Amino acid sequence: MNKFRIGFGYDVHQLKEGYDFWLGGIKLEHEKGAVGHSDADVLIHVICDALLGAANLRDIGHHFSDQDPQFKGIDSKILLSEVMVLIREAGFEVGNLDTTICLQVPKVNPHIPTMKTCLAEVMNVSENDISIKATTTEKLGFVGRQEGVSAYCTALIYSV
Ligand SMILES: Nc1ccn([C@@H]2O[C@H](COP(=O)(O)O)[C@@H](O)[C@H]2O)c(=O)n1
Ligand SMILES: C[C@@]1(CO)OP(=O)(O)OP(=O)(O)OC[C@H]1O
Repeated sequence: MNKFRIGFGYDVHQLKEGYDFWLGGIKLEHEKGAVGHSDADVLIHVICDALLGAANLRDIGHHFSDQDPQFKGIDSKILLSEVMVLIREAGFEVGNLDTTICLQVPKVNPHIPTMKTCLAEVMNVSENDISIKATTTEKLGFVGRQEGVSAYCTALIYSV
């Protein structure tokens, strides 16, 4: 019988002028970008954390330390593909992901189909198993002040 496990991920990155804005594996055109040790793709980071959590394999920073120069500026799609190797080595396959991006501006809805295509390819799963949603925080808090972007992810994995 398949064993089902769930995981959850949460992450925040600061938004600043002069940085690229990578989100869901694609680069958005915006006056601000996300700050991090890697390319700071908050959506990919929460997907990694939810998958690792589901498999009880610690978190993204445990595997790819933000103190390690080899990960400076790294494309988070590479980290996600390595997380998929860990998940599959542990004997699991992805059931589905449900994510929420918290971002005041810009609107991400027009980009969601492209993000899903990109992430499905990196993870080698069906686009139908990746849900991406977005919300503003109605101008409240650090997201509302456009100082940062956060994201949440729940993941279902099953033993194969
Ligand atoms: N960065 C964002 C934020 C929201 N959306 C979409 O707009 C809808 C309304 O936003 P609320 O904060 O009022 O819930 C939301 O449901 C998303 O569909 C977006 O595309 N990009
Ligand atoms: C992605 C990693 C890579 O060093 O760095 P950051 O881009 O700083 O991202 P964060 O989610 O703060 O930490 C996790 C790290 O693994």
